[in-house]
Amino acid sequence: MTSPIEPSHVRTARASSEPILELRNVDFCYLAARRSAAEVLGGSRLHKINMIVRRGKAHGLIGESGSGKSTIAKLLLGLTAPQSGQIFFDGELLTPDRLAAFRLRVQPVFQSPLDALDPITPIGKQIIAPLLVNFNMKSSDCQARLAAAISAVGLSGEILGKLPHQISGGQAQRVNIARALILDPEVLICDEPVSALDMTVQAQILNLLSDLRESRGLSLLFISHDIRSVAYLCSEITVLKRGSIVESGSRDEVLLDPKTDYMKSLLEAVPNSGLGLETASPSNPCSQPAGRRDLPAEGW
Ligand SMILES: Nc1ncnc2c1ncn2[C@@H]1O[C@H](COP(=O)(O)OP(=O)(O)OP(=O)(O)O)[C@@H](O)[C@H]1O
Repeated sequence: MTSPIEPSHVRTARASSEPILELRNVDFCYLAARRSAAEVLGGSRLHKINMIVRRGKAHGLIGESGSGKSTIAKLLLGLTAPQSGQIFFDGELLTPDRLAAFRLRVQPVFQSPLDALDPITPIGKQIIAPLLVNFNMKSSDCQARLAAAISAVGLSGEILGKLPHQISGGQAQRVNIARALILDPEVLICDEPVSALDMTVQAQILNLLSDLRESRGLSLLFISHDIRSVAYLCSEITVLKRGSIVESGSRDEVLLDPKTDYMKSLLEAVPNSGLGLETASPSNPCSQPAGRRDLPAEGW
């Protein structure tokens, strides 16, 4: 049985840069957490969020802890609904009847790769689980897609019979990405996908995400506290502060010409005071984490 999803090679041929995911005037607050108006205003509310993730592009979302980044990720994964405003996917309003199909096309990658895996199920079974659950496929019919998914993330077949405690954090994050890719999604929502990894592995996963974006036409929402990672991967950036967008634009606009004191202070807090925007090279380790390739030319 084959899935009804449009294959990625067809999608890459379609025009890129058009909006694939869009939040329009979205308001959200955690009602259960709302003990007083002051607390809502103090941070657990998203206010009039307008944001576009474009087809085939990586969009960075940054902001201090508690500013609402993960809440936006939950909205964009269809895990929670806005109190007001609208979410559009591929040009269509996201309505409850479209949610099931939407969830196949937009997949998450979370922060703690080992926590995201079942400790007692072999890796191979975990990667194909979305096919078994969503398309009622037999395990034997998933093998070609399993092989393609692990190859896409740079893993070999040896890992398939292992349990999560037998693999490294970097391998575990590749497994999570393979599990997301097995459904051939159009968007990955990556919520701090490298922050639990050491620097060298961070660079490898960033390069992998960059390659997947390029080769499969994947769109990425990349949430991170690490502005250098965002500078490396993303062509557009949105900056959140206490539930409101304070800046958004191209990478150059936001990082080289910040308009707000808040964004300036985030940039000043970057270690080594360097984003490597003009000088990045593998031989300049201060400008980017070890192993990261030169910044892509696109958009510069
Ligand atoms: N399930 C929840 N119930 C109530 N309040 C919540 C819930 N999840 C998050 N919040 C609150 O909403 C606000 C935004 O949280 P969110 O996790 O979206 O921020 P964040 O920018 O992702 O933070 P971090 O960078 O620390 O992960 C915070 O004040 C948080 O305490």
